[in-house]
Order: sequence, then C-alpha cells, then structure tokens
Amino acid sequence: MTGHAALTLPAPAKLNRMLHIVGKRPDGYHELQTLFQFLDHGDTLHFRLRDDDAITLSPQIEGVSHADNLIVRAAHLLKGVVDRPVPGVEITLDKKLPMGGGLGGGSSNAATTLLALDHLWQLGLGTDHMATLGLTLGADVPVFVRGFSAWGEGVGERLIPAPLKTPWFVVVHPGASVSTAGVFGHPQLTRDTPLISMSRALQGGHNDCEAVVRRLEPEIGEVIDLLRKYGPAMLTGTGACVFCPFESETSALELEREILYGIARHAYPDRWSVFRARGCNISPLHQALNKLRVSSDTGVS
Ligand SMILES: C[C@@](CO)(OP(=O)(O)O)[C@H](O)COP(=O)(O)OP(=O)(O)OC[C@H]1O[C@@H](n2ccc(N)nc2=O)[C@H](O)[C@@H]1O
Ligand SMILES: Nc1ncnc2c1ncn2[C@@H]1O[C@H](COP(=O)(O)OP(=O)(O)O)[C@@H](O)[C@H]1O
Repeated sequence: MTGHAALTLPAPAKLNRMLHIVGKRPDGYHELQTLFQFLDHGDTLHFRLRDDDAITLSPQIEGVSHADNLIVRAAHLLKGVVDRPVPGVEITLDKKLPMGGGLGGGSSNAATTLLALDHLWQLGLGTDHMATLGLTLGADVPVFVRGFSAWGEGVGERLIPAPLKTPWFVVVHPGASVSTAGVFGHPQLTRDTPLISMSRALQGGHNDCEAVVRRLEPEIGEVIDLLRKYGPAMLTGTGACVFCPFESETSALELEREILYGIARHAYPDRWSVFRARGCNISPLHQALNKLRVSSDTGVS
C-alpha cells in the first residue's frame, strides 16, 4: 500500500580533514578550501507516508522549533518544487550527533530528508537539483546530498571527489559549543590563507578556525592539545568536536577507553563525550540507497 510506504536511512557525520579560509565574499560568507569525509556514525531517520498531507517530526529537538528544524524545512522545500500533490510524511529522528559540533548533523539530516522524500514521492529530481536546493538550507548540505568524500571550494558547494585514506577516528565533544556565525564573524579570524591544490591539501592542512575557537572556548583547545599527544588531532569545521585519526581500530579503541575512563574517574569533565568511527569515502546514506536500488532491481530485499 503506497500510502504507508516506509524507509529508514542514516544521516552520517562529516569531518573537515582540513579547513582553510581563503577569502570573504561581498555577502559576508567566507570562501573555503576543505576536505570533507564521512563517518560511519550518525543519526537515523525513519520516514512513513501518511494518508493526509501533514509533515510531522518526533521527537522535537530541544531549542529548535518544528518550523526551524532542518528536517522539516527540507521536507517543505522539496514539497514546494513538486507540481503534483504528494502525501504527508511521518518522520522519526534518532539523534546521536551532538548539535553544533562541527559534525554537520543538521545538514546531514536535511540531506537525508531530501533524498528519502525524492525516493518515497518518486520524484526523480536528480542529485544536482537536490544539491542546489540543499544549499539554500546550509552550506554543508550539498556534500551530504552528493555523498562522496570531497575537496570543497566556494562555501563548500563546489565539490570534486577526493581520494582520502579511511582511518579510524576518535572524536571528542567537549560539551562546550561555539556558534558558526560567531567564529566566522570574529575579528581575529584568519581569512587570507593562500589557495592550494587538492593534491597539496591531501598531504596535510590545518583548520583556520582553531585559533579563534581556542580564544572563544579554551576547553576546546585543551581537548586539541590532549589528543595531539596521540596523533595529528584537528578541530572539525568551526568545532566544537575534535578528531584524531588512527590506522587501526584497536588504537582508536584504546584512546576511546582511556578518555571514557578519565571521564568516569573525573580526570576529565563529565560533560565530555567520545566515540570512535571509521572514515568512509561513500556516505553511509548513499551506501544504503544503493542497496535499496539493487534490491528493487533484483527483487531481493
Ligand atoms: C564551517 C563548516 C565547514 O564544513 O562547518 P560547521 O562547523 O558549521 O559544521 C560549514 O561550512 C558551515 O556550514 P553551515 O553550518 O551549513 O553554515 P550556515 O548555516 O550556512 O552558516 C552559518 C553562518 O556562518 C557564517 N558562514 C558560514 C559558512 C561560510 N562559508 N561562511 C560564513 O561566513 C555566516 O554568517 C552564516 O550565517
Ligand atoms: N535536525 C537538526 N539537527 C541538528 N541541528 C539542527 C537541526 N535542525 C536545525 N538545527 C540547528 O542547526 C544548528 C547546527 O547544527 P549541526 O549541523 O548539528 O552543527 P554544525 O553545523 O556545527 O555541524 C543547531 O545548533 C540547531 O540550532
């Protein structure tokens, strides 16, 4: 019964493996050069078509109104470009990603909603169209719509596939939060890092937001310093999360356990949280959608 077709899809996290700020546009947005990579860790969204035309979301996110939620905004945005009536949808969010953590959770939720409803409403809009629509919701939405690890330029909307290594990561959220607008609006932000090529960036880069984030939230700097004892740790996006890459899951697990142990015996603040995840060059969302296409082509589910 199409009226109750349902779909469950992941909304993964992203990391900015480096983030250079190379200029400022007349509209105030900053021009970036960044390497985006996905993690096999994130939120999960469940979609079920309804008999009426309502778009519902549960549970609500504390501090974000229904209308402002990027999931609801993405659903309405898509509905607005369709020239025929579409059924409503009941959406359930299983939130794992910290908000405002630089992991792109909100943008990822929006991208998953666009792709899920394109599928359930049988729109066939195409990736380019959905990436363009997604950019109106947030600078990070296009990379989640496209679903490949990428070298991003502009505000992150000019994307080309980037062949990144796929290490394991330990990701620490220090509890503190920093606003993206606050970092980009900071007078001391470096905005003139020279342009580099993707191949140069693949050999290593830095995050231009780090100095300002350290000033705004010194505790985030403490987490960066702590993780740098174990590897080339870096801030993702405008923070607050800090990640450290490892070649093996075992090494990542050791550090994850050490931090969990430190939190348990109050060596580190109990507002910190930590997880480990594997980097992936094809987004878990796209891996799931590809499986869905294969099973509907072959009749295997
Ligand atoms: C910096 C990045 C890097 O991946 O990550 P996050 O730390 O936010 O995850 C993103 O580009 C963030 O994208 P997103 O979180 O979607 O930002 P938006 O909501 O579009 O922008 C929030 C505000 O930040 C400022 N902003 C954002 C992006 C940018 N390239 N230049 C800016 O100056 C603008 O003032 C904007 O109003
Ligand atoms: N579905 C959503 N999930 C997370 N944040 C959302 C969502 N909808 C709106 N937001 C807003 O977007 C902001 C940025 O969230 P998020 O994408 O998680 O962080 P970041 O941009 O730092 O990676 C949040 O602080 C919140 O106010």
